[in-house]
Amino acid sequence: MVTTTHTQHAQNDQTVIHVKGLINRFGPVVVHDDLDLSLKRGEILGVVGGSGTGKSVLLRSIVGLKRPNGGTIDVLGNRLNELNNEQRSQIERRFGVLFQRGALFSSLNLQENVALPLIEHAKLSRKDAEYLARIKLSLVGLPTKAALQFPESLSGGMVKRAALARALALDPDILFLDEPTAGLDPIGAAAFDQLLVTLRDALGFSVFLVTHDLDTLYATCDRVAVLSQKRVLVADTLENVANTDDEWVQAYFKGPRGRAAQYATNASTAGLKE
Ligand SMILES: Nc1ncnc2c1ncn2[C@@H]1O[C@H](COP(=O)(O)OP(=O)(O)OP(=O)(O)O)[C@@H](O)[C@H]1O
Repeated sequence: MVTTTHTQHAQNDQTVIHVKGLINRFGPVVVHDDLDLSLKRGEILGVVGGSGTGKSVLLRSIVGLKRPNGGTIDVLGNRLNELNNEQRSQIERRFGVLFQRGALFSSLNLQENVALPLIEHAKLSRKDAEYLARIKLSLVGLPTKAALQFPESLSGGMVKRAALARALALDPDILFLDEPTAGLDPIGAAAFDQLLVTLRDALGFSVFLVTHDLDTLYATCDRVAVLSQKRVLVADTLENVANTDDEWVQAYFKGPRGRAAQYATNASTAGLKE
């Protein structure tokens, strides 16, 4: 049985992920070299960086899909590389993961898609799992009738919501999102951002969010980590990160799109928007 509090690797109650000295390689290609990063309980951490800087590989290392070449990853007080398979799968059950192309099963309707992890991991009967699945689907704002619809008949925004419902099926402690608003129109993306913050506030999970979407960063993130040169260049509040003296950071945050996203946030905060 995995204990998730007070093991020798617990950093403190406020840290749910602690990555230290991470090394990842693919053959001769070094992706991460001595990378450190923490995720605090209840926060939404945005992970940004240029294309190919290793954001997805970092996510995959933490959720157990890529074995690191070095360093340590402590999750919920457990050092991942010291766990046996049973302990590891117990920890992984406390994750909800929404991949960029983490499509739903096209042959299953939405309620069957969301019920699947409840049947597989929580060992619920199909009837109970589908009942709970319908609750999860309404939690993410989908209408009741959507439960019996198939993914191909839905808009991109509805599919993302359903995928989020599936990621939330087992009431995760940590939600991992890889480009959740990619492919959504700006209104759909903004609605998804709002939903994420509302659910985090209500349910209290922590979020590891890989994104390129500046609007999402401004709308949702408590802190932002910038990946650059194989490690985390800076992890701090948006304001502090945006003022970091780095070429990529300046181009990203102070370019036209960054300024527009910041303006929209300021306007929203000042009550100038609805
Ligand atoms: N399975 C793999 N085999 C070989 N190389 C890989 C593999 N997965 C990732 N890489 C390499 O690792 C590097 C980091 O990839 P990753 O997908 O994490 O980047 P990213 O920061 O998420 O990029 P993007 O923003 O474009 O999605 C890239 O050079 C990529 O080619």
